[in-house]
Amino acid sequence: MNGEPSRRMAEERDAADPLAGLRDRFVIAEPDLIYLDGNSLGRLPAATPDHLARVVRQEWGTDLVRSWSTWIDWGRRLGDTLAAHVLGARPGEVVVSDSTSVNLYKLAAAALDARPGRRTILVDAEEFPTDRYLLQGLAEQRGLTLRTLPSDLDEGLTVTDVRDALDGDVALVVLSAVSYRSGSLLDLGAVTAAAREAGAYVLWDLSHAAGSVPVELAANGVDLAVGCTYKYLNGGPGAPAFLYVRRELQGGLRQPIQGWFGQRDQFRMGPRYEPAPDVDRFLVGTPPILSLAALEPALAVFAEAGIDRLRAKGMALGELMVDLADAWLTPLGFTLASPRDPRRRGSHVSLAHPDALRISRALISEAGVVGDFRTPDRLRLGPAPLYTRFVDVWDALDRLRDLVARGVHEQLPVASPRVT
Ligand SMILES: Cc1ncc(COP(=O)(O)O)c(C=O)c1O
Ligand SMILES: Nc1c(O)cccc1C(=O)C[C@H](N)C(=O)O
Repeated sequence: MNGEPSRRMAEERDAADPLAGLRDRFVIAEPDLIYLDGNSLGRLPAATPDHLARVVRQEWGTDLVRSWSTWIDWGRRLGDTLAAHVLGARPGEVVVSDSTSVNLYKLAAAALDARPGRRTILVDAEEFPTDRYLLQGLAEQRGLTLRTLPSDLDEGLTVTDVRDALDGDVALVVLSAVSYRSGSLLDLGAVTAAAREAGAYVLWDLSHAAGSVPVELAANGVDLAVGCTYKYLNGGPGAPAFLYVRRELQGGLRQPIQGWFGQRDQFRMGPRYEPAPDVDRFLVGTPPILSLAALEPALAVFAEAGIDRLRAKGMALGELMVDLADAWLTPLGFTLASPRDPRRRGSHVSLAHPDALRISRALISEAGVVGDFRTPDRLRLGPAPLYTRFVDVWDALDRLRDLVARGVHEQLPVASPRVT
């Protein structure tokens, strides 16, 4: 853009923003705090406390065990909501259960079993740790090879990188649609098609994509996916994750954890495990009902917001951030550590700086701006489009430049990374 964006311009963008009213649906407990970590833990929806209180008092407190008649398939109902308004999947293809880590294990193991002659798993070398660790374990248990795809820390993988790594021995490829560190975005349709042509499954981790970019699982022919609900989906800390299995594959995949919630005719309590015919076979045991309850008001807002509008706003917020970083932060030693093209980025932006760890801490404690640090030297800023204003981005970068220009972070001790 020509010239640096003024605060006035940011105010005008907010005034014209069709999603601006949705900010009121969230608890903004500290109005002066600028929260740019919705990609790690989303804000609390204003409707959640009362909804939870009702479920606790009425459904648990009064109705007691009778409530299981509605609780029992809550994960399916929430899955259908996600499918319709967030993931672009068909009814009966998504279910909410367990954690992302556990769901990844279940679907990876199921996919490997379905490709018995093949001995290689591919994963992005820069993939989120839990994915890499789980695949290391699966490869060791089964005597398979885990091959890591070297990827650029800032730009992420390209479709060509993945295509070039595929061969007749690859059973499974595990990739994030949006990378947790750089925010780089992969083309789900193109990668899935390339892998299918090579006879491999792709299992997508949608943790940083769900609720921020349209993933259109049906239109993109995606086979398998998992993802968190506590980030852009605002389900709360430790909220249960989702898993997606394309309808046509469900009957042919067996997951490794044979619990009674995955059993056909669960309450007949038969002698042997027989998997449910549909997506229920990927469930395991009793769901955390209070955590599922928190997801209901959190997901309701997505039907109203529309994922395409969220994507458009997420791109615009990111572009404003990059423009301001170019103008103000480059002279202070920062470099952009995300793809520059907004179409190749999710909703967060990473900036590299040799002192990023101390800067991220000082930014929180001294400037009231919450982002986070990621190794090796990244300041990660995630303006979640549901509740972040353009002026928040402007003010956050203004506070950041002021803090670094004054060397405030240099007063902090040098320490090792820990949770934000
Ligand atoms: C890409 C990705 N996968 C998985 C997880 C976490 O999985 P879990 O909720 O099982 O800890 C995260 C964030 O914590 C993540 O960013
Ligand atoms: N899940 C988290 C947790 O249990 C503690 C601290 C942070 C998280 C996160 O979600 C981190 C996040 N997935 C990331 O992209 O780094």
